[in-house]
Amino acid sequence: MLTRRFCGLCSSSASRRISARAQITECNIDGPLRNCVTTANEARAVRVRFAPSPTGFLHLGGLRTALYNFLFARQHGGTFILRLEDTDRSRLVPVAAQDIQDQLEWAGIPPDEGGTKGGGFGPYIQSQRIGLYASAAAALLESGHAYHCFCTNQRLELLKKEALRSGQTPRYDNRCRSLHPDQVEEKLSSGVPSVVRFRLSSSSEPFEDLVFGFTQHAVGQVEGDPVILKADGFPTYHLACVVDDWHMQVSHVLRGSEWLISTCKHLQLYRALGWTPPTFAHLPLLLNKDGTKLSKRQGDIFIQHFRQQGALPEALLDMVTHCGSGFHSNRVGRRLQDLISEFNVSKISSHSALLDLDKLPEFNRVHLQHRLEDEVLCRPLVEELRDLISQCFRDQIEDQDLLQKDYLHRILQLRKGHISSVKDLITPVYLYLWLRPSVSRQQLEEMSSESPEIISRVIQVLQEEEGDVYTVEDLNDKLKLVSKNLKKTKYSTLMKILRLALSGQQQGPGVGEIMVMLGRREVCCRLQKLLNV
Ligand SMILES: Nc1ncnc2c1ncn2[C@@H]1O[C@H](COP(=O)(O)OP(=O)(O)OP(=O)(O)O)[C@@H](O)[C@H]1O
Repeated sequence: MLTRRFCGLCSSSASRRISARAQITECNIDGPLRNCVTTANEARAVRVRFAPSPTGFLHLGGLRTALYNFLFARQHGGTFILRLEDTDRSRLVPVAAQDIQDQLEWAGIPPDEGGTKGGGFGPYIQSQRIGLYASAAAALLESGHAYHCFCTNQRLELLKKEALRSGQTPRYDNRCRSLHPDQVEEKLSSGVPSVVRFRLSSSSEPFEDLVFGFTQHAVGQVEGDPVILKADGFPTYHLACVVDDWHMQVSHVLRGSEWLISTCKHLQLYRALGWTPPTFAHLPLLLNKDGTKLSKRQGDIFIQHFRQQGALPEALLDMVTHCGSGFHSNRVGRRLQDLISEFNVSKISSHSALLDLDKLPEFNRVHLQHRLEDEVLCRPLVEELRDLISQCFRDQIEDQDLLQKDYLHRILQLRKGHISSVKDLITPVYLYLWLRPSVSRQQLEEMSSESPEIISRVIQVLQEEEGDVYTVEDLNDKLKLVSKNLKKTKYSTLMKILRLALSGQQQGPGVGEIMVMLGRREVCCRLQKLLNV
């Protein structure tokens, strides 16, 4: 078995010859061009494509495959293409094409070519490229590599049933291969419906996959000849992807590993058409916890679903790469730039990975913190919070100052590292930040008869210290001093009284933090109200 692996940029036979002459048994696949024996001139321009079918919305599995293509293109100064494979007309979902483009934009990995971007190799939608597939099929018919098949669905069903009954894998028996040209002509001219099938060779077509290494599969020995052009004139995936990858000058095909076996078929097509194939890298799949492949039939893994829930794009990208491979090390908090610089095709393992969605809040928390620490990125979060608060509590807010940017900014800064999403701040535990709690004086007196005195003293301390910096440490020191002068109330009880008075809750952030978040004026106002009732 051949174990030598190439970086994928020197996989042409010319550069392999150079490798052999230089007695290099393995090129350094740890890095981009500079580490490879291939010189810049010999290397092909890197062109990769993400080619989803618009039969459903973009999901996390598709996003990861798109991301790996994007990272590979960015690392090698290449082009990232989006091509929509809409040849399965029966499964088309009308808004899916738009959704795929929107979600890639939102995730920060928009295509350089394709979709609304356009480019010099378009159209980038397969249904608009029918002529190219028809001429490729015609060329294959002409050279004898393909043939018309007139078998009815009924016959194919029967073949399938018989195979299953005898415990065999169903396969087409290649019957129409042996039709005489006159018979073919006669059927075609009398309008008998037909498809075009590719004549599989019984030999295997070995290739070096950048992830799976040396691969070969004598597909012709186990499968019947595949349909390449359907009766409606649309191509099947096999023909369409080969034709498009060649016409679009795709240098590297990075796609899900479910296509690994089909690649042997595709290589036979390349050979029959006289075209040089691209380099292949089959990517491990993202799996659900039950081991099934993430699929468009599951609504809860769509990107738009996470987006609506408040997920940050960088958190999703970080998470889908974290539960996979392709990096020297795994750490939470990688941003797109880090992913680009740390990505390494040779580190992609061939094992599929389980997606653990329970980890998303943690990824989001870390990336939200990054954004909050950046002045520019923090601004829209303040706006988002203001909109949320206005929508949820507009009529109930007693103090409109709570909608001021300074206040919202302070809350976000003090809660960063604790919240996973801005939306967390409108959950009941943070209600006190926007609405004054309804706490009675009696509730406080049940905790300590000294409650009124405590509240007066705290108000006094806060008013005396008008000019001081209002920090958690400072406040804690002052509250300790207040407690020292009390006869019946311990420091811990004093804190409980203040927590209840200010937030209406028995648990939550530290009392000092609550006071800093609310601000001196609001704290005094809430405490004063309790003395007045
Ligand atoms: N779970 C997954 N993990 C990694 N890559 C995936 C996953 N699902 C799809 N892909 C890859 O994303 C690309 C686009 O996939 P496609 O649009 O065909 O979605 P799909 O989910 O495979 O579709 P369906 O399951 O509906 O046939 C392909 O290269 C495919 O291999």
